[in-house]
Amino acid sequence: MHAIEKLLAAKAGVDRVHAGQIVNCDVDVAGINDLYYQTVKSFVEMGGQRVKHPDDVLIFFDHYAPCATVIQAEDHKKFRQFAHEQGIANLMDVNQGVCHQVVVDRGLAKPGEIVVITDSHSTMHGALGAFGTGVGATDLATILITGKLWFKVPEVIKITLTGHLHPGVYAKDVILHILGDLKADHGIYKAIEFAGPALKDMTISERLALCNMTTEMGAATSYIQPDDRTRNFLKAKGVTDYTVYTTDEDYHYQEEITYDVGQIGPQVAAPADVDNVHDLSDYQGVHVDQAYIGSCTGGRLQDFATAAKILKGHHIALDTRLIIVPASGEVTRECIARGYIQDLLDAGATLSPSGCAACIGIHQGLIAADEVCMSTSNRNFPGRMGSLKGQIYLASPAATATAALTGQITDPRDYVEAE
Ligand SMILES: CC(C)[C@H](C(=O)O)[C@@H](O)C(=O)O
Ligand code: SF4
Repeated sequence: MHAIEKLLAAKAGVDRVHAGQIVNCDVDVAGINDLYYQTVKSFVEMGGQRVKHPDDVLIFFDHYAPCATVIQAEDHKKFRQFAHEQGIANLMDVNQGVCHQVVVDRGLAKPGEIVVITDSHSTMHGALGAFGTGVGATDLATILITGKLWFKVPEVIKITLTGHLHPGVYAKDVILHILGDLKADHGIYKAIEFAGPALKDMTISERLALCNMTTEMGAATSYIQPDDRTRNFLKAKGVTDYTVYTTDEDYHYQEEITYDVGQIGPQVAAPADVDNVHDLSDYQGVHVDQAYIGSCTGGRLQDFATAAKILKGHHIALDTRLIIVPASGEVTRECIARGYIQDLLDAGATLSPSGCAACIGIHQGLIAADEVCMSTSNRNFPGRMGSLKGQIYLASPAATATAALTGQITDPRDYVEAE
């Protein structure tokens, strides 16, 4: 069996499972974000009275936090009431940030556990050896009522990463390159596993970015075999109680693909599809109106460290704005403590409260028609960050910081190497 199959079998209380089988599993972490008040409505419609395991449930205020409209404020208010009535102590209020980052910050995504959130990028938690997947309101309400949910055991595609990343090239470039190559429908309801020597070199932050964007391939979940980096990351958070499963030698992958990351240069997903990926150099010189560093893909401490290094002591271009949105309150505080925010503010950045912000085009940094945004986030569909006629280029934090500096799409390697 694959490690994921062993995990699902254990949570279903059976010895063996196989791809395609439907299993009913105990869920360890169930998250509801603020765009999904429908979950509470479904809970009531389905006859729910008491939440079965309130301590396993988290409610996140992230897609519009703090609220920009009265309707949003009413939703938050109703969520607070529901949490109070049901004894849900883990209400992640407007000071917390993007659900996925908050889960990681709190050490709740861990090997061998099932993390289900009303959000497609829950695949990210596979970077820590968890089974993370996104669901809709009815499924989440089912978990609220029963503590369990059904899953179809996915087939697994193994992506082996060899070679070494060149300076100025990052995990984000790797996942963009893979998306461009395999295309957005390649992984529909599959698990995407990353393995190989290049992965060993990658930090947890980079692994999270890789797994996060498997959603853009349609993946149900993703997986990275926990190793010393995983253990050390969790240990630093005081988390030691988890189970690491390993894949049997004779497990049959649905597909095995290898990429030499040393062959990959800076990439962009050009408008308006995540798999419209090209070498960044093909777009060199395109004017950038807004650079956006944030989201559950590209708003972590390491991303701001990279951006601050490039921009420290410089100023962003005259006709370009730089919006910085650390993915969580914890990331914000750590960035402040390390001086990254100061460096970026000195360089002319605008700091927004932690949350989804302009990544989903609801508030805090929307773009106008014909404006170009370069973003560290994960989706560039028309209208995703504001006007339907806006143009979004997805790239690494280094490429995005470099674009803010020069006002145009620019190869970050010239700036990273010059440090
Ligand atoms: C709103 C939410 C359900 C959605 C998702 O599922 O991913 C959002 O976070 C996004 O990134 O588009
Ligand atoms: S930061 Fe963006 S991608 Fe991540 S959960 Fe929020 S809206 Fe979705």
